[in-house]
Amino acid sequence: MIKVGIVGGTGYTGAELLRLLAGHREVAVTTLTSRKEAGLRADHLFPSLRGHCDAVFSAPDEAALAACDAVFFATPHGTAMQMAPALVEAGVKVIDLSADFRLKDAAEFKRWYQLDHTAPALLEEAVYGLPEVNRHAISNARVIGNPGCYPTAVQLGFLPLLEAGLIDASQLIADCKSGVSGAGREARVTSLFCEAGDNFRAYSVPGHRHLPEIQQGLRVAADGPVSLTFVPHLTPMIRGIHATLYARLTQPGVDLQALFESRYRGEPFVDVLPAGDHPETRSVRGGNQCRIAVHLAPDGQTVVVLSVIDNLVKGASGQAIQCFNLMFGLPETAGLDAPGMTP
Ligand SMILES: NC(=O)C1=CN([C@@H]2O[C@H](COP(=O)(O)OP(=O)(O)OC[C@H]3O[C@@H](n4cnc5c(N)ncnc54)[C@H](OP(=O)(O)O)[C@@H]3O)[C@@H](O)[C@H]2O)C=CC1
Ligand SMILES: CC(=O)N[C@@H](CCC(=O)OP(=O)(O)O)C(=O)O
Repeated sequence: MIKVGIVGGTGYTGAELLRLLAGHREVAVTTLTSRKEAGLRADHLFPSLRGHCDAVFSAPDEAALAACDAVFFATPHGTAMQMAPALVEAGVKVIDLSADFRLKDAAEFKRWYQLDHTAPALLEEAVYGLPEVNRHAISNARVIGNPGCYPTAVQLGFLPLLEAGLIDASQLIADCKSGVSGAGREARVTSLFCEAGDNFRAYSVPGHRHLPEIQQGLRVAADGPVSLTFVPHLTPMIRGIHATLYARLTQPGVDLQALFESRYRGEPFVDVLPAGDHPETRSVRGGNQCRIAVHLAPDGQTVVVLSVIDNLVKGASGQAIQCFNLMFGLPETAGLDAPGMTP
């Protein structure tokens, strides 16, 4: 069995790691941390785990984590970069669900996260954990910067068009909606039922911290500069991201459906829907799929891509396990076989 540690086991992505890893035959969760709930059984806090998980929360302890084969950080940004260097030194593979190892430029990290990066060497070494782009590098990595939720949905939607050089990369638009679990389990006013329920609003229009991360990935796909307008919205659902992406075609007569089907043929977790279809967030709820549809607007020039994921699965914990599987030479789908839920 592969010994796994999870730092931040009481949060939504930590709980989702526990749920998914309970169905992973090669894994034993040997260390599960919480500063606030040390001593409590995980299935007491999350009764859905009863009968599937014996883990007990303990305070973060470097020695216990260093005895693991892999450690997932399901913590706010700023934690993994402090603890990861010693773990990597001890031979532990690190998969960070926070933003600490996503942005390659430490100055850009400081600008968007207001923190000096404390592990710049590891940041340079870290691999961005989007398997549909970096599969080979992920397999050989010691540290993974697991992508953010919006960046996963947006990049997977734009990639085929940018890689093929078919759209104007200077005029990209991503109009995105997220469920409230995207904000985490920590109490905050905007996540309250009476604030988020029966309500719909945009936020962070002047600049969301996922903008530089998305642009970093899209620049690689386009092999040149890109300019993106990214507007996130909060919707009154618990899980799910719906990204509606707009771009101008630079040449006529492109078979968009064939392009997307060909780009994602063989990808276990990207499902290109039949022409004319519209993906629903509900169809990926609890599953690791990104479900995509591509349309041409009536003007014949504007491509509209619809991309949906579960923010806690393909947008976080599922993708992290997909990377883990690659890093340990396991089937990429291990522990991730379940389809989304209906309804
Ligand atoms: N929610 C989502 O949809 C997504 C989240 N992410 C990212 O994943 C990370 C986790 O998110 P999420 O699960 O939503 O967050 P939560 O707020 O739900 O959980 C955070 C967890 O981290 C622990 N924690 C907080 N501070 C520290 C610390 N200094 N040292 C050790 N543990 C700490 C908390 O437990 P305790 O305080 O008891 O120690 C808790 O278990 C974040 O970086 C988030 O941005 C990425 C993609 C999607
Ligand atoms: C609905 C909501 O609040 N979503 C969060 C996204 C959280 C996330 O994915 O955080 P990181 O990728 O930065 O780790 C937000 O907009 O901040």
